[in-house]
Amino acid sequence: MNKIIEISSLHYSINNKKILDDINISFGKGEFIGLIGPNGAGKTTLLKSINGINELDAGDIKIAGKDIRKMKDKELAKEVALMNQNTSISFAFPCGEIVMMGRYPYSRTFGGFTKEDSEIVNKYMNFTDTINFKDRLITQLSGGERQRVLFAKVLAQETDVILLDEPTASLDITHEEQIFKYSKELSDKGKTVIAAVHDLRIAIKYCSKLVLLDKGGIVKEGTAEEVITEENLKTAYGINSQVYFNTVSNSLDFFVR
Ligand SMILES: Nc1ncnc2c1ncn2[C@@H]1O[C@H](COP(=O)(O)OP(=O)(O)OP(=O)(O)O)[C@@H](O)[C@H]1O
Repeated sequence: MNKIIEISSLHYSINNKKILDDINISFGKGEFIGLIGPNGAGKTTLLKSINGINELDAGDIKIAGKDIRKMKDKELAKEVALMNQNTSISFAFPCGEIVMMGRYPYSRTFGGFTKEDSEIVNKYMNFTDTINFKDRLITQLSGGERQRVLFAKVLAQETDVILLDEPTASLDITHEEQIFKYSKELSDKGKTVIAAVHDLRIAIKYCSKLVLLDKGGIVKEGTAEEVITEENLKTAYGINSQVYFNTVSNSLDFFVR
């Protein structure tokens, strides 16, 4: 595996409460990883840590062999983009400007943005079906429309690592499938996508690898078959389930008893 993210002995706490506890994991180029686990498991915290937002208690995170603490903000932002879970935006910017913010790591101090930046913004706004919102204020969009604009912003950052925190939480089924399908296409082209996902079926369908977190630790990482087991679902979610092969969807499936 050609590793792009290496996390070793990561510990992170807030007010002496352990939030991430001794995380050791690597992610390869071209993987589409689904981070799963119950509320409060540490999915968002892990994504923020990879994006350099959290100051770690111990351990380190390397992206393409470089310790993220030694990277300048713009340098890290050319490698990693994060789409936040929180879509409640209070600043009233036009959507085109929001997506252009994804080009910030490439801007020059006095030069601002180029024609190429504008073309990239249009490309991803067309793709996410948000081009018609370009001049509208983001505060005037629905939750799902906003989420698509924020996805366009992350894509416009054109990084090798893309972190998505519950990217489809407010999306209708068409746009949900579109975001996962496109994320898979990006990973097929060599990008590494890590998405925190609650919908286990969509994670099973699209992700090449799953990481099950619980109480700040990794319960299991591997293929859907390795991770989605009755025992693991009981450990992490406390549910009694039956895992089976669904011959209609042609994939692993489960139901809660
Ligand atoms: N600023 C904070 N102050 C105190 N505790 C926090 C803070 N941010 C997160 N936590 C705690 O850290 C733990 C992990 O939170 P995190 O948001 O990473 O979980 P998650 O797996 O993303 O959950 P969800 O599925 O509900 O989004 C939770 O117990 C949460 O309450």
